Amino acid sequence: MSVKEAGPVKPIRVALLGCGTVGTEVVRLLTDQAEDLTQRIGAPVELAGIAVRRPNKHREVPEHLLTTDAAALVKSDDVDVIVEVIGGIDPTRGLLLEALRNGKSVVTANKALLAEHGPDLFEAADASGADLYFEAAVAGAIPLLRPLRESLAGDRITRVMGIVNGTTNFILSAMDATGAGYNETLEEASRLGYAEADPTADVDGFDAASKAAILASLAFHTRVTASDVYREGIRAVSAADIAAAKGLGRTVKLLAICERVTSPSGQESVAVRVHPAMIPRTHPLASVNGAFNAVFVEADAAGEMMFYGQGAGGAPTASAVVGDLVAVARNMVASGHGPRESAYAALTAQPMGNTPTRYHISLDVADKPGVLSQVAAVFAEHDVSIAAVRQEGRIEDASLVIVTHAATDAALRSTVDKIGGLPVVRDVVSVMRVEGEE
Ligand SMILES: NC(=O)C1=CN([C@@H]2O[C@H](COP(=O)(O)OP(=O)(O)OC[C@H]3O[C@@H](n4cnc5c(N)ncnc54)[C@H](O)[C@@H]3O)[C@@H](O)[C@H]2O)C=CC1
Ligand SMILES: N[C@@H](CC=O)C(=O)O
Ligand code: NA
Repeated sequence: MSVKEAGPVKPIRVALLGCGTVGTEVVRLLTDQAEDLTQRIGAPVELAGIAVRRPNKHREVPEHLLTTDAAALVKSDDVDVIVEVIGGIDPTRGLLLEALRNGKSVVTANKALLAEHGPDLFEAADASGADLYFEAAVAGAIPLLRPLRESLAGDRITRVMGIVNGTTNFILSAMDATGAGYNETLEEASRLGYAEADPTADVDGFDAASKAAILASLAFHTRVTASDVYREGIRAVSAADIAAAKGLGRTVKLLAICERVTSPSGQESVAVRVHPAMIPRTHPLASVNGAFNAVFVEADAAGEMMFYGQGAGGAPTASAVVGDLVAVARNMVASGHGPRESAYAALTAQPMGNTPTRYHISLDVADKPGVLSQVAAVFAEHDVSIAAVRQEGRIEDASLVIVTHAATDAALRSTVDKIGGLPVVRDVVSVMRVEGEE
């Protein structure tokens, strides 16, 4: 029996906060799919209002719903659910806390807010019994947070590693394909509309770090915030780094890596980091190009899984937002609740210096006897073991390419610093971490 045949059902009233790239597409999906959504939920979903900053801007949305007063929508008795697609910390933090404290469920795509203030939002939701859903906040359309939060809740996740920023992946893919430098490729990304007017959050790794914090929190049942995440962006990645990677059958990707680590004494902690890394061209993440995202998850019982798809863009992100809205609405119809925060494990965050990593180091050195042994001595002094060395002589100098075994990141950095100061080393051409191989 259809919902219509069953008689009138109380509609779910939704306030949309923000109507930019994602918000406009949320309105379109809610309008185009209204009939289907009603059937899937068991009640109609109605827009009660749309909060915008500039009401006079042209948008393909019902004008009579527009308001500049987001706070009034959040307070309104006529609103059941808040969908937030404004972004940033202010005023969203205050608006969402107020909504949750008053028992209104929230759907948000706001990774920056969740990574900074997730615990406050979860506490407010738990106290009032409201739902908090945020699938769009990491890897856009790709169903990733729900699998971590629900499907894999019976397993023990050990590692999450992936490409979670479309803008930087577009830039690195283009540098790899054309051999062009970072600055000219960023200009191309801006011209094509991938990079934002201020690309800082993307290219300096803040966006990926927020996503890594959210992924680690869910995977390891622990509160991980943006400040726990080690972060390096891609500004320093040079054409020489890309060429060095190619020469070794590798490519460079900005990776978000969340790991469960166990100390020799058996103490568990989490290590969460975002940085560029060389991965083998045969690795599945190496073929993720352009603005696409992909995330590898490893769990004890399930083994390895990869999630792949569109991590950005209005329509793909709106798909995840509306999917969450359906979940919230279904919970309301069934008088149930979505999953609460799960942070019982309370693992500590391991500093980057203690995290085991591997480095690729490419040096221009004087082509004379004894150079290799001087360089090797510095590695030995820092207890860093060398996995592979390649030396190519030239007329006046030579290039030396070294790939290490795993050592603590602090030991590797000290090694590189000391090697850079050796008189026989003319230039440290490229230093990059290596991932995705044993
Ligand atoms: N665009 C994308 O590909 C993705 C975006 N997200 C997240 O979705 C959220 C929205 O992103 P976009 O739509 O791309 O941003 P946008 O900048 O296109 O849209 C945000 C809108 O909110 C409006 N706004 C700002 N302050 C406001 C206020 N006080 N009241 C009402 N409206 C206000 C702005 O005028 C703008 O139109 C952000 O949290 C973003 O991180 C998540 C995944 C992908
Ligand atoms: N700027 C982000 C948008 C999605 O989160 C990206 O480039 O991935
Ligand atoms: Na997602």
